[in-house]
Amino acid sequence: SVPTSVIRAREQQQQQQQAAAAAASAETTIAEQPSSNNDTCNNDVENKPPPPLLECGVYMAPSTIGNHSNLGIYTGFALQPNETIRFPEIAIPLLFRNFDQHPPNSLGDGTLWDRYIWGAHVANLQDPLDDYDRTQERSVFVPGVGCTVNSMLDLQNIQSTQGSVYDTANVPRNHPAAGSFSPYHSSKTITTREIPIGSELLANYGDGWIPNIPNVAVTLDQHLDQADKFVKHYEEWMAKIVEKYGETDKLSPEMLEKLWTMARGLHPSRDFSVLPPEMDLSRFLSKSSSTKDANANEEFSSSSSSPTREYWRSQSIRSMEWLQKHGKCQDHIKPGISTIPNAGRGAFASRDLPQGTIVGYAPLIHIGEAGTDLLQFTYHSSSSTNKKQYTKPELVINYSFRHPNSTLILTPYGAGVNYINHASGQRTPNVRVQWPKEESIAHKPDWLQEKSVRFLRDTTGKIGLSFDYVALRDIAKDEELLMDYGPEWEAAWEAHVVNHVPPKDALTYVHSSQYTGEYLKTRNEQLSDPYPTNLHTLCRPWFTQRPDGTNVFARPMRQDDQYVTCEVVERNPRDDSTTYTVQMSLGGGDGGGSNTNKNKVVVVVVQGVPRPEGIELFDKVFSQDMHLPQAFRHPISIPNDIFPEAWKNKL
Ligand SMILES: C[S@@+](CC[C@H](N)C(=O)[O-])C[C@H]1O[C@@H](n2cnc3c(N)ncnc32)[C@H](O)[C@@H]1O
Repeated sequence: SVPTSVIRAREQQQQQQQAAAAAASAETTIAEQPSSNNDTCNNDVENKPPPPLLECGVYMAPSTIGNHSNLGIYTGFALQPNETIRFPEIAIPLLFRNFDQHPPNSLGDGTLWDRYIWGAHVANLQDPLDDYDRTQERSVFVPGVGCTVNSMLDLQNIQSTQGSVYDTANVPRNHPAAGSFSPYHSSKTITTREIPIGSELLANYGDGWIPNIPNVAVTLDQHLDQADKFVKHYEEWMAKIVEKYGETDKLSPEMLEKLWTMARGLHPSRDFSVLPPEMDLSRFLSKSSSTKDANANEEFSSSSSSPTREYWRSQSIRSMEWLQKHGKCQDHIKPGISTIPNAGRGAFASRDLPQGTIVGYAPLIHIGEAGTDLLQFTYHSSSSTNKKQYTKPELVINYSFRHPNSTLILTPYGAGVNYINHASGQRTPNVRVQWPKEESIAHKPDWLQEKSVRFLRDTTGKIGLSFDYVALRDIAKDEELLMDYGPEWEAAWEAHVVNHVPPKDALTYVHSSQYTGEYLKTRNEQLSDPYPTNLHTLCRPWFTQRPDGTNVFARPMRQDDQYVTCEVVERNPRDDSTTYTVQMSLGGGDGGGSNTNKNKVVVVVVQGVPRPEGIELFDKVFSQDMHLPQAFRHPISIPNDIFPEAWKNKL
């Protein structure tokens, strides 16, 4: 529940927003009427007057921390600490690559993906590379804030991608839809401090990689401190000049600006790239000229203890007018269970969305030619035998776009858009994708007209294509948004439903999150009453010996995701808790901490009901629905009427 103070603050903001919207709307009508059709898109929405500006709580817009960062996420409301940003997001597991390792088989094509990937642990995916060696971490794709947010040290105001919830939206394992969508959702972004309206939302995901990016201000703490020292020296020097010559009109704001630019130029090294490009030095001016200058630059004052940090902080807040002009709304769409039976989750209108509204916006991660190889995953029977079982496309392909006559694959990362389900025929679509009309930091119209798939293959460092998702008619609040995935998708889906053969374990399978057994079973109990075949127990291999010679799990438990196979050999119920005796084999992985422990069987005693820490019931690797050989895979079709001829590189 939201405190009343927040509601009141929001009411005030709404009034501010409406006033700003009215102002910006007037501006839009005069200055930004969509120009004549300059792409191949042609639909009914095209020639209608622009829809009214709507309220918006989350914007995607160019980042304040520099062009290298591409886009950022901003709040359209002032936020209190510990609020959840609208709306929690989907998390799509990526099998094709381990975290931090771009697959070598693409020769660079698809490297763009490297920027939009998290380690699987952030979304709490219970899907390791194999049971025992978790030093190699899988990746996860979290579109929306999770993908867009930039990181900047102590300007952090949110924590994004906070775990996720597993559930398959009641689609049973024997249904043709099982495994065709991600079961991980509700990945939250939480505010860590009070955030003023218009602020860029910034995380802190460790900035060690920043010095490796060309042309980027290096924002590590040490560089900010160093820049502060420089600013302080400069101010002392200025103070001396003023002391010597007295307040004088000769020192004009323009001259101060030039002097500062010159001083900055004395330190061209990247270590000084965080020096503020402009500084308020108005206090060094005579009274008459300082008033003007102070008003012009009141948001940044160098009297703070860290002028450099204060400068960057002041840069991270934008006006509502700026956001409405340069931003694309990201909270017109909220997730929910689809109205289409067994289609998983869907996208719903969070407010009334008049015809022509851009209900969603998504930059597109492109793979030019290597997509079919790159997004293909081979399942092996076990890490020890490594026998190839089957190969199938990644789940993320179901969320990606393709044209039947092209190798190009485009994956959208806007908030909520990945939840939009398919409709055609009687259930008519109310949304379609089109190329944005204006050039922006993440959309280059010349890519549509002059560039080839080969160019896209070789352009691995930046996004240059985006989709606007446009309302084809008025959509009421809470209505499900649907788009036409195209005839290829529909034919593939229909064939899949007709030919589907349910998996053999469909009736015995229980995902660990749905397992209701109160206690963990002993080895003997399992002989007559086994767990479902997809479940097994794994233990943390960290323990200490007590004076009486028994082992107990070490506290605090190390959170390094190492596990070994283990079994409960004994369970003793007591009044207040239960004692488990667990036998683990340290030979299964690198557990136990030292090589001398390898292959040693250790008995650990642990207390706790019903699932004591240290021993956990896990799904076996690749047992979830999405890994079923028969799980549906097919990309969404890019409508032919917007697909450039030059990109058709395939018959
Ligand atoms: C882009 S995702 C849409 C979001 C998805 N429903 C989810 O829960 O994440 C595409 C997948 O949604 C499902 N889907 C979408 N439209 C559908 C429809 N009309 N009928 C059945 N399944 C549908 C299919 O599993 C498809 O592969």
